Amino acid sequence: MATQLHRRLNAPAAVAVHGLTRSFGTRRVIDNLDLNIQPGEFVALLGASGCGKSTLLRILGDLDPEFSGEVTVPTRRAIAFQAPRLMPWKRVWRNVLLGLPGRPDRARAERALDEVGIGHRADVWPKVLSGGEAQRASLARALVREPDLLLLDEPFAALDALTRLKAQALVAELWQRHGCAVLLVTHDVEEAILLADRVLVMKDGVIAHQESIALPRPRDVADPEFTRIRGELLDWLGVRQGAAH
Ligand SMILES: Nc1ncnc2c1ncn2[C@@H]1O[C@H](COP(=O)(O)OP(=O)(O)OP(=O)(O)O)[C@@H](O)[C@H]1O
Repeated sequence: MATQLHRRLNAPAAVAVHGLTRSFGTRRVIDNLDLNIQPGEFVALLGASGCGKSTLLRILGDLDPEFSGEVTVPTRRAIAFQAPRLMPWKRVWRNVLLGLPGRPDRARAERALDEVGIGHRADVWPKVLSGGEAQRASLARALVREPDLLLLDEPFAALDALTRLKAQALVAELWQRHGCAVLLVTHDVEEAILLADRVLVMKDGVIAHQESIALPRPRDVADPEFTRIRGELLDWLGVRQGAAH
């Protein structure tokens, strides 16, 4: 079993990972991985299914202590998953405050809900929310913590195409307003290029490739440079049809 060698939490608003290894049984899912994320940087993480993306995110989010290596993350961090994970027995505004210490501050929850466009849903039960609204509530729950690092594990994967585009635009806007660093796990190469400053490709337990995206925002999928980067990333993912390596 892997052991935790170092963990420093009171870091500046940046991520520094060095020599990270995580095994399940005899399989090393993460194998001596290094990663740095600057304060305020938006990083997207791509990789084949099962390559260890969520495992990495869970370690950064403090949900998995069974690793070896050095992991430095900002103290203020928040995580949102593909499933919104709202508690059905708590009204939406109380879900937003879930886990925060002190007396429930309804005004604080409402501000976060307003920010993601569902302030009018503060008093309802989670079950009446649409999929897009539930995902927004989940984002509000992350934002209310005013994180320096926002970890997003395929937050748009379950949404229909139109709702997904709106949610992507919302995340871009929130990121620009809050200035937190973001690590977004996604399967969608276009989504990664649209949103991120830097796109990482995870393979064989490490960051095998990275692309810095210098295109101005908002980005245009028809831009030739966008197309070039997409081709490059698809090559690394081994999924471009007819492409020679
Ligand atoms: N708690 C666990 N116990 C045993 N094996 C695990 C555990 N968590 C993850 N794994 C294994 O580790 C590997 C990486 O899983 P992980 O969920 O990190 O992949 P992923 O890249 O996020 O995949 P996907 O893109 O399909 O979500 C998988 O083979 C998975 O089965």
